Amino acid sequence: PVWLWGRNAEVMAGMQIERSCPRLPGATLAPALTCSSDINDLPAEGPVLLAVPMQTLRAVTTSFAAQLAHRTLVLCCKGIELSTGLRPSQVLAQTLPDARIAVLTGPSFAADIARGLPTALTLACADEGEAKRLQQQLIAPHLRLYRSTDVTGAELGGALKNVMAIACGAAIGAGLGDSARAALMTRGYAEMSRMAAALGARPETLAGLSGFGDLALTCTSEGSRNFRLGLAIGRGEPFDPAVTVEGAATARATHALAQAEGWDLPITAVVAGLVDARLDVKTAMAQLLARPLKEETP
Ligand SMILES: NC(=O)C1=CN([C@@H]2O[C@H](COP(=O)(O)OP(=O)(O)OC[C@H]3O[C@@H](n4cnc5c(N)ncnc54)[C@H](OP(=O)(O)O)[C@@H]3O)[C@@H](O)[C@H]2O)C=CC1
Ligand SMILES: O=C(CO)COP(=O)(O)O
Repeated sequence: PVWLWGRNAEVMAGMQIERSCPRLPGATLAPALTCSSDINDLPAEGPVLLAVPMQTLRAVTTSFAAQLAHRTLVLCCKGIELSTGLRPSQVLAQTLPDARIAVLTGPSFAADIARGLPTALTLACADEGEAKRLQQQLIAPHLRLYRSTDVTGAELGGALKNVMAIACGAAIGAGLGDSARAALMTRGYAEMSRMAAALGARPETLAGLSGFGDLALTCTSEGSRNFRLGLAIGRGEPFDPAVTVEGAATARATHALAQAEGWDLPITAVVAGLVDARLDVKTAMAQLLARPLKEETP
C-alpha cells in the first residue's frame, strides 16, 4: 500500500475518487494508492518520499516535523536552496536532524514512470543497510534502482544537470545547433564534476545515472521543463512562471557559491545571467567562446 499526501484537499479527494491525476493526464492510479490531504493519515511505519520543489523543502519539512521526525525520508527533489546554498539532505539535517536520509534521483520523467516505461535510477543512502532495504522496497517491474552511498554526489548530479539543461535549451532555441549543445553538455559535465569533487563527491557517482544519465535526458528532451525554459529564453519567448524549473534557482545559488569559493564555473555563470535577464544568448555564447585557451581537462 502507498499513501499519497498533497496540500490541496479538493484535488486529493478528486484523485482518490477518479483514480487519475491532473498532473499526469492519461495515467490511472493503482488500487494500492490512497490519496489524502490529511498528514495525520500517514502510516506509522515505512519510508516517506518527499517530492516537493527544492525551494519549498525547508517550509514543508518544518511544518510536518512532528510527523516526519525519526523516519526514513527519501528525497526526490533536485536542486540547491537559494537562501543558503545547501543541498536537500543538508536542509533536512537542519529541519529533521533525527531522520534517516536517502536520495532517489536519476533520469526519469514522471510521465514515463506513470506509463510503466523502463527506467533506471540511483538510490543513495550513507547507510548501506538502509540503502539495500529501500532498494528492495522501491523497485517495480519497470523501475530498476542502483545503490550508492554517495549522497553528496547523487544530489549534486541531479541539481547541476538542470542548470546545463537550461544552457542547452537556450542554445537550441537560439538556433546555435546540435554541435553547440554537445559542447555545452560535455563542458557542463566537466563543470558539474569539478564542483562535485570540490564538495567531496565521488567521480564515479557523477558518471552514473544521477549525473551523466540525467544530464543526457534533460539536455536532449523537450519533456524537460528546464530544457523548455532554455528554449524559451533562446527564442525570446515568455515562459509560465508557475512551472517548476529547479535549474533557475540552482544556477543562482551555484553561481553565488562559485564566486564565494573561487570556483571556475563559466556555464553556470552565464545561465545565472540568462535566467535573471542580465545576459542574452548571443552575449553568453560570445563570453564562453572568448575564454582563455586551455588544455582539455575536467
Ligand atoms: N516531474 C518529474 O518528472 C520529476 C521531478 N523531479 C523533482 O521533483 C521535485 C518536484 O517536482 P514536480 O513534482 O515535478 O513539481 P510540480 O510542480 O509538478 O509539483 C510540485 C508538487 O509539490 C506541491 N507543493 C509545492 N509547494 C508546496 C508546499 N509549500 N507545500 C506542500 N506542497 C507543495 C505541489 O502542490 P500543488 O499541486 O498544490 O501546487 C505539487 O503537488 C523537483 O525537485 C523536481 O526536480 C525529479 C524527477 C522527475
Ligand atoms: O529531473 C527530471 C528528469 O530526470 C525532470 O526534469 P525537469 O525538471 O527539467 O522537467
